[in-house]
Amino acid sequence: MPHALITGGSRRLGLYMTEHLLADGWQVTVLTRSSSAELDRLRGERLNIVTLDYYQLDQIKTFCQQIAAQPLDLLIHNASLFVGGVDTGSSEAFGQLFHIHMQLPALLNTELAAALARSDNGNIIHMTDIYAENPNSDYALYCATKAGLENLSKSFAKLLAPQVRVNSIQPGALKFLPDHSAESKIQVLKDSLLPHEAGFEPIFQTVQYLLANSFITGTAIKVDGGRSISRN
Ligand SMILES: NC(=O)C1=CN([C@@H]2O[C@H](COP(=O)(O)OP(=O)(O)OC[C@H]3O[C@@H](n4cnc5c(N)ncnc54)[C@H](OP(=O)(O)O)[C@@H]3O)[C@@H](O)[C@H]2O)C=CC1
Ligand SMILES: Nc1nc2c(c(=O)[nH]1)N=C([C@H](O)[C@@H](O)CO)CN2
Repeated sequence: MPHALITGGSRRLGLYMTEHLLADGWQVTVLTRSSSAELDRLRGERLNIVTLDYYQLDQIKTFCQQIAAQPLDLLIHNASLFVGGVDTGSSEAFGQLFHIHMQLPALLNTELAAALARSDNGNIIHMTDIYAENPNSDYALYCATKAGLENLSKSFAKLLAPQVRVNSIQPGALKFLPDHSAESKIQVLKDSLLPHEAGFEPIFQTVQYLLANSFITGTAIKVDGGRSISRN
């Protein structure tokens, strides 16, 4: 039975991917700051929910030592902090963005590389953003740290080849957050050649594509409805 590790699995895309990997017969380990009712409803013999503080490096390393003893086939870096602005109020916020989007993925990749290399199809997938390449300046530090993650993804592709394939997925507007205004939703959809909220299925389809295609590593796949080349 293949085993996947997903970070940030309590809601939205992380929860969606957890649910669908379980449905496909995977064993799934979910890292979360705190579980949710939706995630708890998936509890069963093939789901391992691990609650920890992403910012406590000793907790992360202890967790990795436990997980590295098992077979591991897929690592998805999904956890993310979505905040706007340049100063985001304090250097603490910038530190959080750096930690979640770069330091945590780099640590997990390093600590779990050997376990993934023992798989006959070891894969790492980083969730980045179309704005990692050409930033939305309203989200300057978020975009900068996602750009850093994009670059880390390529370094790990070089470092872990040929045993482990490493790629990123760059979503466009998948699913708005509750605090999105009606006006901002309209504007976002106007910016996309395919003007609809995609939901999370297109991302899961892309995960399946990356797993199935043994000749893809070191790349980034846009799943954005054409938003990155919008008319405006
Ligand atoms: N939704 C969209 O339209 C787009 C999404 N993406 C990317 O796709 C991925 C999934 O998106 P989505 O599901 O909307 O993401 P969320 O905003 O729901 O965040 C994903 C997970 O990250 C964890 N998280 C949230 N805030 C923090 C924080 N402050 N510190 C640490 N962890 C935190 C949570 O996991 P938990 O609480 O379980 O620990 C959460 O479930 C993300 O990497 C996102 O950047 C990129 C472009 C568009
Ligand atoms: N961690 C997150 N990152 C992003 C989200 C999100 O909800 N969580 N959403 C976007 C979308 O662009 C959305 O805001 C619609 O524009 C980008 N990244």
